[in-house]
Amino acid sequence: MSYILKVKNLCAGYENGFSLKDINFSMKKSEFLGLIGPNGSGKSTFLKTLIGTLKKYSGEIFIQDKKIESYSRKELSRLIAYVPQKIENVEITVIDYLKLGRLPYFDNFQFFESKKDLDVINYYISFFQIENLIDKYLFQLSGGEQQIVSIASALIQEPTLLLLDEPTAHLDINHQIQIMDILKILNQEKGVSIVIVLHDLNLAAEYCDNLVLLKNGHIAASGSPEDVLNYKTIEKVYDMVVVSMKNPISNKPFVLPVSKLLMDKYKNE
Ligand SMILES: Nc1ncnc2c1ncn2[C@@H]1O[C@H](COP(=O)(O)OP(=O)(O)OP(=O)(O)O)[C@@H](O)[C@H]1O
Repeated sequence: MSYILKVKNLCAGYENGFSLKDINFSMKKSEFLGLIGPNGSGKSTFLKTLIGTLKKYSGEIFIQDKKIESYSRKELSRLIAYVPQKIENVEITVIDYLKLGRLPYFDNFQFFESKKDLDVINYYISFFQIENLIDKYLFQLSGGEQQIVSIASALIQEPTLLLLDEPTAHLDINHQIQIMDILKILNQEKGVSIVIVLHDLNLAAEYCDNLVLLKNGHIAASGSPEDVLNYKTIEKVYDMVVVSMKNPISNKPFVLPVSKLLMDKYKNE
């Protein structure tokens, strides 16, 4: 079996605070994996540990069967691209931000993009139809436009493993589906492996091959969307009442939250 990512007994977190505890799972090459769980359950912490922003306390992370520590920074940045929840440096133009995606491919003493670099950048500018945005500063974009630019920049990096932290959070439903479809196409046609943090359980069910459900830094459940998104598991982890059904078009599970007020009304009747 060929794995892109394997995590063994991983513990990581913040001094005197939250910690991921004994995380174990593996992900096959070209898998589309969803990371779900309540607020504060450790999803972003896990991604930050993978990209090295956070040092792990213990355990092991393997990327393509090699320990993560055995890769150089440059090798890792060619392998893994990360789309954060928010872009931090917004005082940069879109085109300059996109060009940063090619830095992992620069040779020593290379100062300008090669023809290949420019071709890749232009390919994704036209792919995402963002020609009208490239001369704007990031702070001049809407939240949704920033998210699209951030995803384009990650793809310009041509990663083998793409990590995304809630990439659809600021998007309307049409753009949500557009972005998820693009990720699915990249996954299926180019074999890019994807780990995506999603709060929308129904998007996760539609697009992900497998899900890892976190609660308080532990894995509460993992497996196919059908295995994970049953009402018993979701009610226990999210501490609420839900209805779980099947989408009549895709046959995937979908989860409907039930209002606590409504439940109280039924109880009192
Ligand atoms: N820099 C930090 N220093 C200390 N604690 C932090 C830091 N960042 C996050 N935490 C804490 O770690 C826990 C997990 O946070 P994390 O951001 O990983 O959760 P999450 O599952 O991504 O949440 P959300 O769905 O709300 O984005 C939270 O309790 C949070 O307060």
